[in-house]
Amino acid sequence: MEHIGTFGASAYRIGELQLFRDADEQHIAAALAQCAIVRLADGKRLQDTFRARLYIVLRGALAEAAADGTISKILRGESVGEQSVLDEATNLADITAVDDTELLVIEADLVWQLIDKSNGVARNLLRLLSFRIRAASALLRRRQKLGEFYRQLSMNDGLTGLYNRAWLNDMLPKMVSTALRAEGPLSLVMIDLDHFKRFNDTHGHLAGDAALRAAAGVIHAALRPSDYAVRYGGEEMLVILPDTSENLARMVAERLCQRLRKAVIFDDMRLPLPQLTGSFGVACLGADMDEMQLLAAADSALYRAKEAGRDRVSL
Ligand SMILES: Nc1nc2c(ncn2[C@@H]2O[C@H](COP(=O)(O)OP(=O)(O)OP(=O)(O)O)[C@@H](O)[C@H]2O)c(=O)[nH]1
Repeated sequence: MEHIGTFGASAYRIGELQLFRDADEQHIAAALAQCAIVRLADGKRLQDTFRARLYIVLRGALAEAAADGTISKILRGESVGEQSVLDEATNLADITAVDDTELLVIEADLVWQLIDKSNGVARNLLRLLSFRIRAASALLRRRQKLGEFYRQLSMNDGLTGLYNRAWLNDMLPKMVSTALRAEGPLSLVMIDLDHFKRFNDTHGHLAGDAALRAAAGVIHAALRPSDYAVRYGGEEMLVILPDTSENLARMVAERLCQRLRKAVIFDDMRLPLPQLTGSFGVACLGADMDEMQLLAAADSALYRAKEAGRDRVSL
């Protein structure tokens, strides 16, 4: 950063600087006369941002990269460093010239004197800070929404919208230990669509996808809000029924089985596709089981339902 003169000796005008707009120009020009003007070559970093100072861009532009990676551009007439001056904290942003840039440097003491003496400067500064707060809040809201979106994406299956395996791996062990601690029941229903390979082969993979989506919708719609539906594998789904005994879980599974059998599946709103059925295996958590054993028990029950002829529930 090269010192190239003072503001008083330069051709720059007060009126061009955002912070001093409509303020008492004569008084401010006198106060700024001895302030340094420095030159920062294109691509060079502003090195002394740890000092509480205000920089105003007289020529060129700066790019300010915040700690989280967001970059804002500071154009001619705009300033950077107001917040550091006000709270005397280090400016953690990484500031770089994006052109050959000239900056007016105003030390913190002088900024405070200008605020004390000029209502116009105080008003402009308040406006600037209010604008920055609004921009920061908007960014925060956008980020929260994006975070929520990615959180959903990481927990839900893209095709069916049901919870995915990653969610199951995280949640099932917790549910199992809660149930074991409370000595309460916890049941699983493992579901596998019947002859789904044939369905795909006959109607095509896209129709198969539509059928899977429809089946997931039927299952999901038939559950209580406290139950969970997971896409366990290709055409396999799993329903978790907290606080539900084996007998009750069997009744839930019977209801799901019936609803699936009666569901009408459209591919692209054309003719309805042939009906789909599923096989259902029910298992309830035993006192000496962990989540893997519970899943294995539901899987064995499902195998029995397939063996017994499909489109049915087995324990
Ligand atoms: N369209 C579609 N098909 C899938 C998807 N995931 C798995 N499948 C298909 O599901 C079929 C499963 O076939 P199998 O495991 O042989 O079982 P099945 O034909 O359903 O027979 P049973 O389970 O014994 O009644 C395979 O053809 C897979 O390609 C998917 O996301 N979309």
